[in-house]
This record gives sequence, C-alpha cells and structure tokens, in this order.
Amino acid sequence: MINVEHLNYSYAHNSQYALKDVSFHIEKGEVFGFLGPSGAGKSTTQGILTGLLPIQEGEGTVAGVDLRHISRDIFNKIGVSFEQSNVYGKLTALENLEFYRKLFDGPTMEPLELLKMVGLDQVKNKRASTFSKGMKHRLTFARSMLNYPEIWFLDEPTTGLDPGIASTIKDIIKQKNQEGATVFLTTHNMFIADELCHRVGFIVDGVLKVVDSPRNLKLKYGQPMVEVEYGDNGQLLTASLSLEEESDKEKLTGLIQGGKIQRMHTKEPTLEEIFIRLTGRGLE
Ligand SMILES: Nc1ncnc2c1ncn2[C@@H]1O[C@H](COP(=O)(O)OP(=O)(O)OP(=O)(O)O)[C@@H](O)[C@H]1O
Repeated sequence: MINVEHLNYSYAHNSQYALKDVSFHIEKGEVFGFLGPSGAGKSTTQGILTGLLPIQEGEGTVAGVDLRHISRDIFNKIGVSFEQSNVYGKLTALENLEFYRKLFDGPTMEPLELLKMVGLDQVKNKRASTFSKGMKHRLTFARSMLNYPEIWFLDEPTTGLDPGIASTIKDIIKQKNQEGATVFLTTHNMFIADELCHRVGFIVDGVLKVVDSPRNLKLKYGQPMVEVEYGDNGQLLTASLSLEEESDKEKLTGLIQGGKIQRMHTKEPTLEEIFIRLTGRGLE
C-alpha cells in the first residue's frame, strides 16, 4: 500500500536533511505507527506521502500512485487528518462535511453519520469557528473518513482529547481498520501506538532506526524485569530488578533466600523504554 525507498529531503535544498535515506513498506490492512520526538521528520514524511511535499530524492508509491507523478486519483484514495488541516470557520460542522464531500469523485459517507460517530451531531448546525480545539480536531478527523479512504493518515489522533472521546476515536480507528483501511499514524504517544499498531517505525533526526511489531521489539530489546514487594525491618519496600544485571540478580537471590518477598511479578518493558534504549532519546 505504501512503499518508499531512500527518501532524502532538505527544506533548504542543502546538506541539512530532514529525512535521511528513509525506506519502508506498509502492507494493505496494516496500522503502522510512525514514532519519534519533535523535529524527527514525521510530518515531513507524511507530507511527502500525501503529496503536500514533492519527492526530492528517492522514490515511492502510495495506493499504487507514483509519488513523482501525483494525480488527482490519490486524493480520492487517501484520508488525511493533520493538526494543521483547516476547517472552514464560517461554515457549520455539517456544512463543512457537505462541502468537502463534493470534492470527491467516488462514494462518500453521510456527513450526519460521521458527526454522530465523533460526538458532534448535537452541534451540527454550529459554526466551526465557535468550536474548541478538540472539537475542530474531531471535525477534521470525521472529514478524513468522508471518502472511505484506502489509506488513512492520522497525526496525533487522540492528543488533547478527553479520555472518553479519545477512547471513541481509538475504537473508530480499530473499526475502520477491520473494514480494510490501511492506517499511517504519527504520534509521540507510545501507549496509543502499542494499543493500535501492528508495526511501528522509530524515527530520530531524520533517520528511521527500526521497524517492527511492538511485541517483537519488546521481545528483542526489552530487558526481562521483575517487580518485587518485600518486607525489611517491618517496612514494606518495592524494587524493579533486571534479570540480566548481576547486581540485581544477586539482590533478588538474597531476597528469595531471606524469605522476605511478599509479592513478585514480571514486568513487560514499555515501548517508550525500548525507544529510549534504541535511539538514546526520549519522545518529547
Ligand atoms: N517548513 C519547514 N522549513 C524548514 N525546516 C523545516 C520545515 N518543516 C520542518 N522543518 C525541519 O525539518 C525537520 C523535521 O521536522 P518535522 O516537522 O518533519 O518533524 P516532526 O517529527 O513532524 O516533529 P513534530 O512532532 O514536532 O511535528 C526539523 O528539523 C524541522 O525543524
């Protein structure tokens, strides 16, 4: 569905590259998470894949469309929900969707149904200019589904939303994916990525460091850890101990032999911990 090879991109057309030799492939029906800190190159990649930025070096196809020769066809096949995508403030929520609906050549979803899905049906006749940031975000998200996209580009789909709405948005993404949509999702949020993505790519300073499933990454790069609760001089203490580091192993053996452990369980590494381990960087 998405294939890119050796993408390099420089905004200033000099040796300062925002993307450095980025290559990856995304299969039909995958939810692919593109993860990295601010300035890593996520938006630049998304810009190229959606035809907003030209390919400078390298090559790629999106839904069968060659990125060097973007045709109108691509806009009928993709859906885009980016933070900076505008909604028309003077139009109501419903009018916004009715307007965008007309731009597509193929079948489209019912605007009212979309507004219901994202919890905006009660305010369908209110102007978008009166909406909060979160409401505008939901309207943009709804708009991006209008044309039953084959590939759905989502930028931070749940950021800034209250937990109830964020959960609804996650459910919609899962549902649309089950119906066949391929999803390219960029985020700083490892929990969202872990929950939604079949595979993730870690990008830092324009370099794609690794692409794999969250499960494989945890198996390959996560340190096995145990969390123990133990009694010491009448106090209840806790410790996270690595099963690979000698000093931790000795401490654990001591606690077991001393009969001090009250509770013990294995701890799965988080994607964030693996990101830091592999890239030497945090996600903020
Ligand atoms: N319009 C632009 N002109 C010049 N440099 C830019 C422009 N947009 C981005 N850059 C630079 O390109 C690099 C990659 O930026 P990009 O926006 O792709 O990162 P990002 O991972 O999307 O970050 P964020 O999470 O903050 O959106 C950064 O060094 C950034 O400063």
